Amino acid sequence: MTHVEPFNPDGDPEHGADVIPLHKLKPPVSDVDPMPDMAPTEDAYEVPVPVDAPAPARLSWRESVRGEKRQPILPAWLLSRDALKEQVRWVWDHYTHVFAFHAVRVPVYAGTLALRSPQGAGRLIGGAFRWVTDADGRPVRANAIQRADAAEYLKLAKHRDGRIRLRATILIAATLAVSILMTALILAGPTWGAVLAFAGIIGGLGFLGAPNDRPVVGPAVVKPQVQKLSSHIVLRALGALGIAGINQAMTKGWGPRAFVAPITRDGPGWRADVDLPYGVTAVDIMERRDRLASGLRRPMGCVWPEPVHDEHTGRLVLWVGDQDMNQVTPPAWPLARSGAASLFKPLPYGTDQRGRQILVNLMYANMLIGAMPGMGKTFALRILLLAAALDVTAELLVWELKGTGDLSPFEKVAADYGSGPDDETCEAALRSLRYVYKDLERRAKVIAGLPKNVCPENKVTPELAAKKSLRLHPLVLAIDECQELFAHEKFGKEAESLAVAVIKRGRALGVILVLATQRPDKESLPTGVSANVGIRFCLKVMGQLENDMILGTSSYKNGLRATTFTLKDKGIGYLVGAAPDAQITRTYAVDNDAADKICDRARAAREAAGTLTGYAAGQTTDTDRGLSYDLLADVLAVIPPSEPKVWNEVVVDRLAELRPDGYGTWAALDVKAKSAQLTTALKPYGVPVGQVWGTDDATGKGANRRGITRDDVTASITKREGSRGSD
Ligand SMILES: Nc1ncnc2c1ncn2[C@@H]1O[C@H](COP(=O)(O)OP(=O)(O)OP(=O)(O)O)[C@@H](O)[C@H]1O
Repeated sequence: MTHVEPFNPDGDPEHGADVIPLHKLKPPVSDVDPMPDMAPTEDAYEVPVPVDAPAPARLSWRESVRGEKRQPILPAWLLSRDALKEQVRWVWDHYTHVFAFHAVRVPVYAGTLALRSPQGAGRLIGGAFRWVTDADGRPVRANAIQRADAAEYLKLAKHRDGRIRLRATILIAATLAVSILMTALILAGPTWGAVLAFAGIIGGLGFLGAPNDRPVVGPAVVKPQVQKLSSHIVLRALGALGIAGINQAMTKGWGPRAFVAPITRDGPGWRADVDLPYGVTAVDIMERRDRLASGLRRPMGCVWPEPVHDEHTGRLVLWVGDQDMNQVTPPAWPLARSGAASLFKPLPYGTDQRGRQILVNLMYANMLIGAMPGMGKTFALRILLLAAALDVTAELLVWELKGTGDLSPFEKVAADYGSGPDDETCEAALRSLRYVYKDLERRAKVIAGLPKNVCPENKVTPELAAKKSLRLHPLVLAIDECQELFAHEKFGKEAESLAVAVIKRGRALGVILVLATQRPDKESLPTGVSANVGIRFCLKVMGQLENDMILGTSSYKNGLRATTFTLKDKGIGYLVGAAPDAQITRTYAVDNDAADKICDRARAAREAAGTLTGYAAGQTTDTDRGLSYDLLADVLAVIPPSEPKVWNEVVVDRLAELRPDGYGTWAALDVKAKSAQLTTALKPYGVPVGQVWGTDDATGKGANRRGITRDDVTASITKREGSRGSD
């Protein structure tokens, strides 16, 4: 129950309305004194005037209850599907491990028990003898003899005789029963029954014979010595941070009032909600994460202090994990095996330290990923591109300027692709940027020309993106190791100005720029880019400068320090801009082999949707993109496999919808001219045009008209590819 108390900064029990003598206040300042004669005398300031509102009268039950915050009914891990899956998976993994551990040791256990069974038999016989002879009563009887208390001794001896008789009878009967049972089992029962009974007896005797300090069965798991998080430990750690505000508050008895909720289990760790002393902020604690970890006696990767965004800045949530974040097995990417994505919806990107899923919404944003080499930058980029690939409407332009082929799976789906640090690849990447910039202008014109009721916010919406004829589909340009392009002596300047323009204007137009770099300095990452990008992901970096280049100015000062990650923290970084607060995120890890399979799936989906274009569709993209088209590939793209024969005029209309600036003029011709235009255009490729049966959409009537078959187009492409290969 939370009690609402009057504001009382010093914790003074007598507190009510505080009084400040006004002589301690300055007289009111005014440039022009309207009544100089009426100015208050010195004495007038001596009159104490209350400056604090009087303490409110006792709050009614309703008033005090309304201020209370409700705790979630279900624990956080039950509310998140991923966290729940993680818990179930952990239980399954744990018990299968325990089972397998003991199963492979069964022969060892059996041998040990057999060896220890004679000793067990000895212990059993000795124990039975002591029980029958009432050995426990011996000291009492000896005491009676010592005291020469004949009456007492006789009483005890009589009692013992009766007890021995009864116990001996029970023992003989039990021994007889077991012997008869065993004999019957051996003579008349099934062999397995006898073997089982024999094994049971040997096993039982073996257990009895085991020394106390060496049990037969060892533990399958060793419990890590995770200390329960208590208020004492938290206060001890906070007090060791060297923050004057905390130390002063502690001397005034702040400690017991520091916790706003009980310390609880939250996912695979403990959570403490703390109200820091006045003037101390959660960021002050985050800045000293290393010292906090020392105070808590836990590895750094377990200690995660965070602010609470809808609370005051002194509210701290301290989450202390059982395991270092980099030791936890990362969950599989939810789209790895099945499913499609939409860039208009948040994409699964990774998990936070508590195992909760982290989503990234790329639409209307741009993203910058940075890290020192080998920390997981390419993995972080690959996940986003895989999600984009699974959105069949998205056009992908992928450049990997390191030359290792880390993004090679995207060759199958990207409209433009290149790998290498050489001048040619950099120039080709620049051409891609030019194309995006040009398309930006076209998109802006299309949007400006749309009626207000269709496009009220002057930005691309899912509905507009779905209209093929508008060509406002999501356009994703990704450049890995972008420093190679921006620092290029010949292409760098142009690339910079284009990238800045794309970042500034592309958001609303469905254009997304994703950049990754391992050298975040002024030359390699233009300030115009780093200052304007919306989403930032920073894995381990070496210094404050790189940290702030990626995460934004003053991030280091505000406690976002990617320098504190260790070299083992691969794939773990600060994600800024994807949610109101910065999030510690470990990206889902999908390697190149797995990405290859996902891209196969994405390609099949794109083929079915007719959106496989450019590089992936085998079109030549040597010339400036968007200025030349591959007619054969475009024709194939507009004829689905379900339609083996199509009239020429229908193909032309569809081509114009696919690329209005390329084939728009054809569509403006009359029906006869349209058909003749396509026949002429297809002639060089050897695609035969003949009479084909089709149905007129307008009248619903069937007719024979000039047209082509899909198989002929496919055969021409195959022939062309074959001759290219033999060149
Ligand atoms: N989310 C992750 N979880 C676990 N391991 C990861 C994760 N991301 C990356 N790694 C590991 O880190 C290694 C390096 O990743 P990656 O190739 O993405 O680094 P990079 O920063 O791009 O390196 P370079 O700068 O050399 O290209 C990978 O081989 C992988 O084993």
